[in-house]
Amino acid sequence: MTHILAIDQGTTSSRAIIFDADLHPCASAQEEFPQHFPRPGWVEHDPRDLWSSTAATCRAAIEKCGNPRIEAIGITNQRETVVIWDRRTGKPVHNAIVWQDRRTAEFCRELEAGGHAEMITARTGLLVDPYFSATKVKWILDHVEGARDRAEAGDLAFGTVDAWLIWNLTGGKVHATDATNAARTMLYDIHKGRWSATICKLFDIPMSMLPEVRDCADDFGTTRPDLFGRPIPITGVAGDQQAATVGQACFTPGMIKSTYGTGCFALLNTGDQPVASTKRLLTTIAYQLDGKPTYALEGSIFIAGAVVQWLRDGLKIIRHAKETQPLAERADPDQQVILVPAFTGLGAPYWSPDSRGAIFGLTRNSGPEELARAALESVGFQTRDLLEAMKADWEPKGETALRVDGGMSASDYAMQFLSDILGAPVDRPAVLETTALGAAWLAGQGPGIYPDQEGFAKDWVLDRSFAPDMEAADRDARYDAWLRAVKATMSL
Ligand SMILES: Nc1ncnc2c1ncn2[C@@H]1O[C@H](COP(=O)(O)OP(=O)(O)O)[C@@H](O)[C@H]1O
Ligand SMILES: O=P(O)(O)OC[C@H](O)CO
Repeated sequence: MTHILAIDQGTTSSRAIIFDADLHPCASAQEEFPQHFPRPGWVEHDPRDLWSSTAATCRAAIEKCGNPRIEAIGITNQRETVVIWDRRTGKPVHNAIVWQDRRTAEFCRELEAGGHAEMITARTGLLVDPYFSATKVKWILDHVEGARDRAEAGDLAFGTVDAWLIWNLTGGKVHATDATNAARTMLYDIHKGRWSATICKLFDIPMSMLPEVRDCADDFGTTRPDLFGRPIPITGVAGDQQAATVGQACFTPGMIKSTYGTGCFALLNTGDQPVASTKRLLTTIAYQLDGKPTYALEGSIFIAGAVVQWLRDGLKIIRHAKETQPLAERADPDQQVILVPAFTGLGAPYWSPDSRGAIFGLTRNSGPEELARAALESVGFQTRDLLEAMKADWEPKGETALRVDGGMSASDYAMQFLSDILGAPVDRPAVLETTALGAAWLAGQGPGIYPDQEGFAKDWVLDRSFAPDMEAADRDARYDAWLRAVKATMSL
């Protein structure tokens, strides 16, 4: 029977999931790898860990599945993270600088002060922020001895994690990325569909370092024969949030998905037109098929499930994430405790890197129950912020439900509150591994193993739909209180 291997290389772990011909997951393996924090605000991965954990989980998943015939591989990955390696030896010249890393914040402020932000946003759809790859590439070229000379001589290659994995999977034969990952580098012109020479020049980044940009369903070469017993074609690639958009079958303009992992990333399909945001959302590529990009507006929240981890590891008031549900249900309905989880600043639409978290409305009776409820609710409030911003940029036509996925979407309490505070339905699919599902579908639909877009969209299976159950006046008053809490947090 035909199988597809999906690689999901994330920020804290690498995962491999094997899907059968009906797109059902049949085996998976996961491996965490070390996080390096050399200085406050710096986050690095060893690129060799990213590769070895990926190769190990692929082998483990294949074995668990009974060594099936793998027809194709799909790759999805943490986005923006930068790897630079030597083309001859395949050795990285520095640790990978991770998307969360803030070391280039000062340089970003200089770019803004120098009046470059508008030009960069117009071409890339992104805001000037250390989050994206470009300033991290420049940092490595500026700080690793001899790196810029070697890059100029054509000896070094840059890639986001997908490109680094493709290079290793193909034994150094292919240096390529896909349009969705390219769109997160802040070096790619999303309108013209090519690397921007102007921005590369501004950052002093030699264009010979850059990977070739391909569609999400395309030929990315075949794996080294010794890796998995025989060469396997790599036929699908997308950044993880874009792969989740595909896995949620958000193929029609106006459809939105929101993924609740450590952070939360909401993407609204805007069709073949890139929409410039007036509310500090990002304009990005949702997927690119047959040379045609489909665009999206994206809102990124840095802390979603991580607030639950904080209850567990910081406050130690729960031992497992799912304990938040019974706790929140016991919270006193008369207390209005609001938690603004700005632990690492606030993302969209505020982009306030220096804000820190705050709790409002505490009384002598406030305890773990009220904090657990406030933590789950904070994710709903933040999502409403994103959707309000999206509404300002995009006229919704009719009502479409928000499709949710990711680990935290398992929380019925959080999803019900989300629906209540949005005043809109929230749909949770049967398969919560939508990121890997999207990568598998991208890899399998080109070779004709999986149905086309329409067929795949029809097969999307609902697990549960949450309908709003809150009075409009109550909803407005609660959201108003949240907005005041955020404002107060930002002025602290
Ligand atoms: N039942 C639950 N209730 C609330 N939060 C949950 C629940 N299950 C998982 N989470 C949260 O979801 C996150 C894990 O989701 P996952 O999609 O695996 O994230 P990532 O890919 O970013 O590591 C964790 O932050 C965890 O706290
Ligand atoms: O690896 P994740 O799931 O935390 O996702 C990271 C995002 O791609 C960052 O933009």
